[in-house]
Amino acid sequence: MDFFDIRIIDGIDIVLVAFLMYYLYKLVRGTVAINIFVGIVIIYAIWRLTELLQMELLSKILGGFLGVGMFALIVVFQQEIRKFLLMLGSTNFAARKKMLRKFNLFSSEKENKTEVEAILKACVNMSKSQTGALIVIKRNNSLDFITNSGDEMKIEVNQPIIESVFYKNSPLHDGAMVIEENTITATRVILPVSNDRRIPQRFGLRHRAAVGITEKTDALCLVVSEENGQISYLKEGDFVLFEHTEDLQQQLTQDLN
Ligand SMILES: Nc1ncnc2c1ncn2[C@@H]1O[C@H](COP(=O)(O)OP(=O)(O)OP(=O)(O)O)[C@@H](O)[C@H]1O
Repeated sequence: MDFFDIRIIDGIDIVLVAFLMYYLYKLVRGTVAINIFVGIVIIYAIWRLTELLQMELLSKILGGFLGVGMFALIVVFQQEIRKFLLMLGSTNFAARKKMLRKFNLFSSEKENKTEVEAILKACVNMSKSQTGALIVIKRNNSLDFITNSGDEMKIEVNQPIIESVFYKNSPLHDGAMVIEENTITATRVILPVSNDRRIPQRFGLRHRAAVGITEKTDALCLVVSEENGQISYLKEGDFVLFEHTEDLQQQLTQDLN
């Protein structure tokens, strides 16, 4: 019986489809895209029904609508497709970079490790004084499209500088700070705000902006709440839970390597 004749390649096929579905789910969960998808499925079902019932006019209209469906899908899901390709590309790039590093092929290149400890010490102090802060740390994806919105600078990361930037009366305290390879490259940056409806109401624009940038790129984000001094760590559009600052330091260091 041909049906039960499953080859290894079929197994690989199924695993790859499962991966694809998982990534698609990760992209659309909590967004309006899932509602749009349900809408498309409903239109498709109605179209099939009108065909069955031979309702010619309606079935022609719906058929015509679904005929251009592919283009409509690209337009509607533009953000999700972009994120998916970005996710795919950066994962491979990160893996390649790690492998090259393993084989010491980057030895001539001076590595500029981000001083996680200095950043976190600044966050802890700002948390104690309830000073609001929003810090974006670049990984593989370029952040040029956001740094342009703020004031560009080039200062090596250090704790007092971070604290003084976010100091309430500082002219630079508004917006986000961007750190790229241990250098503060911009302040007062405006980030894209996420419209994910799963974000609890108590989180305002600062937290939504942190979700937004970590959704769109592979950057990492630290937020200090002005309201309650709480430090949040965000990665891939999600809040990463941690108990103590030491755990956060370990996690951040690991995510940066
Ligand atoms: N899109 C954005 N990009 C960068 N910074 C932003 C953005 N939106 C808001 N902020 C920063 O967040 C600050 C506070 O916003 P808001 O009070 O809405 O945030 P929040 O999430 O409630 O944070 P907090 O707990 O600190 O009050 C703003 O003054 C601004 O500096």
